[in-house]
Amino acid sequence: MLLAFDIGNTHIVSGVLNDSGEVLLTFRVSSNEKLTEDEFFSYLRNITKFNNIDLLDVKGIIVSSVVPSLLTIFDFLGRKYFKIVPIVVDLSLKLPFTFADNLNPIGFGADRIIDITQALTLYPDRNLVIFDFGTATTYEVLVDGIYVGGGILPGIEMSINSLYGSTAKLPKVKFGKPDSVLGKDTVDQIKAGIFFGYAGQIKHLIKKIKEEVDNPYVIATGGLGRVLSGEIEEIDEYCSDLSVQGLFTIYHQNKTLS
Ligand SMILES: Nc1ncnc2c1ncn2[C@@H]1O[C@H](COP(=O)(O)OP(=O)(O)OP(=O)(O)O)[C@@H](O)[C@H]1O
Ligand SMILES: CC(C)(CO)[C@@H](O)C(=O)NCCC(=O)O
Ligand SMILES: [K+]
Repeated sequence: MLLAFDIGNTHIVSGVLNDSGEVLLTFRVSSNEKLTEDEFFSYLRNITKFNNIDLLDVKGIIVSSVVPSLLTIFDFLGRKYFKIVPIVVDLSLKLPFTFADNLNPIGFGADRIIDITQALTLYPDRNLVIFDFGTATTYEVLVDGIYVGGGILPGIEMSINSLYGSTAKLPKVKFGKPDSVLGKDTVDQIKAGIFFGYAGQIKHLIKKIKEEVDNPYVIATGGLGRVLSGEIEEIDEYCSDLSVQGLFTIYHQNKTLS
């Protein structure tokens, strides 16, 4: 059994997978920079126990983080409670892709490495575009298995929060598909602007990518991406567990190195 942790700026997504890569359980904890390894272990123990998962079966741990301070906590957690030194996702690992020569991969996010790895594992023979709708929205573009570039834009929730946070009168709204682009009150109008505006941004990005890349397969992941993907016919597939499955793939390609 493998424990896989994807530490993002908003949530830590934990996955428990069996040896065939089946996802037995996922759960989400807020990315609180003050979290300790002991606090996290108590979440982990409670939630696995509730789901009848025996932590004594854990044989490996892999961690990816875009929050440096939280990475240390999971290293401590592995050593203290499991006597395992976790594999940490970074560009020094064995990965199924390389970067184009004109690209500077220094500082490239570990969450993006996972998305790319899993998308290529699922579709090794396709040119690929991967959108991840997390705290920030990112996209990655692969041509013949080579990373040729990508982009970063404000996330959906971040866009909603910036309206609310930068004005005196605008409320916080819940992301979702409104009935009409013609909002009838303030809340409706924010919903319409965010939903259709965000969908439009993504459609335009895909159009621009397709001007440069031959017949790519377009994948989306990330919580709020599901509703959005329904609106964007250019997105071929929504994969909810892309990151947890990607962590499994990377673990098995690198476990002998740890
Ligand atoms: N399974 C789910 N069903 C419904 N909504 C979800 C689900 N998972 C996540 N969400 C919603 O989508 C949002 C984005 O989730 P996601 O895990 O992709 O990114 P995040 O946690 O916001 O960002 P990061 O990965 O950068 O921490 C969450 O804040 C949550 O509101
Ligand atoms: C872009 C985010 C915030 C998306 O989670 C993360 O991947 C990150 O902090 N990346 C570092 C910069 C980069 O990926 O180029
Ligand atoms: K994410």
